[in-house]
Amino acid sequence: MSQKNIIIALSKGRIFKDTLPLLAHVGIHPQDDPESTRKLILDTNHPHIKLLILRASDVPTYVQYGAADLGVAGKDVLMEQGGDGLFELLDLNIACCRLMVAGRPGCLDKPGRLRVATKYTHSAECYFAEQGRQIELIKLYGSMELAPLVDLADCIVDVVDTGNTLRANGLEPLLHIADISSRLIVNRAAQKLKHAEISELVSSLEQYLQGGAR
Ligand SMILES: Nc1ncnc2c1ncn2[C@@H]1O[C@H](COP(=O)(O)OP(=O)(O)OP(=O)(O)O)[C@@H](O)[C@H]1O
Ligand SMILES: O=P(O)(O)OC[C@H]1O[C@H](OP(=O)(O)OP(=O)(O)O)[C@H](O)[C@@H]1O
Repeated sequence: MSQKNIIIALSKGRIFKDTLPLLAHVGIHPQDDPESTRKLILDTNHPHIKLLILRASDVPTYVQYGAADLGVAGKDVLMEQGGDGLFELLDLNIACCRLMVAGRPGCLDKPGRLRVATKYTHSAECYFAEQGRQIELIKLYGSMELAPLVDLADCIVDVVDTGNTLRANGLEPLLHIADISSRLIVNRAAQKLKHAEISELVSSLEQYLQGGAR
């Protein structure tokens, strides 16, 4: 790998955990674990490659503004934020889940405006507009499953994986909006100026993903 600096933005938790084997395959090993350090810039075994540890929803912003060259972001986050000036280089097939409408059985049958609680307000608005259904949006930042239980909303839009969180709260997945996985994203400037380094990284990751080595 050549020596131009490469900065990769990603979030701690499931995305970091699932990205580690991919990075290891291309010979990148972080020097710290974000779960045990307060550092937000992690060194790797390559002096010219650093990792930025961010909130998942901030990853596209850092890449968009060029503060990071590459990023790993959920498709849910990219759909929500529009991703202007960003390119999806690879579907990493990690942190897989579905963006869904969920609620108590029958909650969608009520006439008139549906009250929809979600952090995915843009995606929810687009989805219900396509369905021709009028909604009132209630913006939340987490624990969406609580909203129907205390009559704050009729239903929610959130990501669902096992369905355990919905089940534990007496809710059901009702409508499928999109399949979600994490994507490797790049900005236009990095794509141009660091083309050789990024292409090398992408083809190595591609080989790994196609080989189904995980
Ligand atoms: N239960 C899940 N199973 C699998 N993938 C998930 C699950 N929940 C979220 N994801 C995916 O992983 C990404 C990161 O999720 P994570 O929980 O780390 O951040 P977050 O809490 O959603 O974001 P933020 O901290 O910015 O609010 C999401 O954007 C989504 O693509
Ligand atoms: O279908 P399941 O497997 O139960 O997963 C779905 C849950 O996962 C996500 O929350 P997460 O665990 O990321 O918590 P957070 O939103 O508070 O970060 C999402 O917001 C759901 O609550």
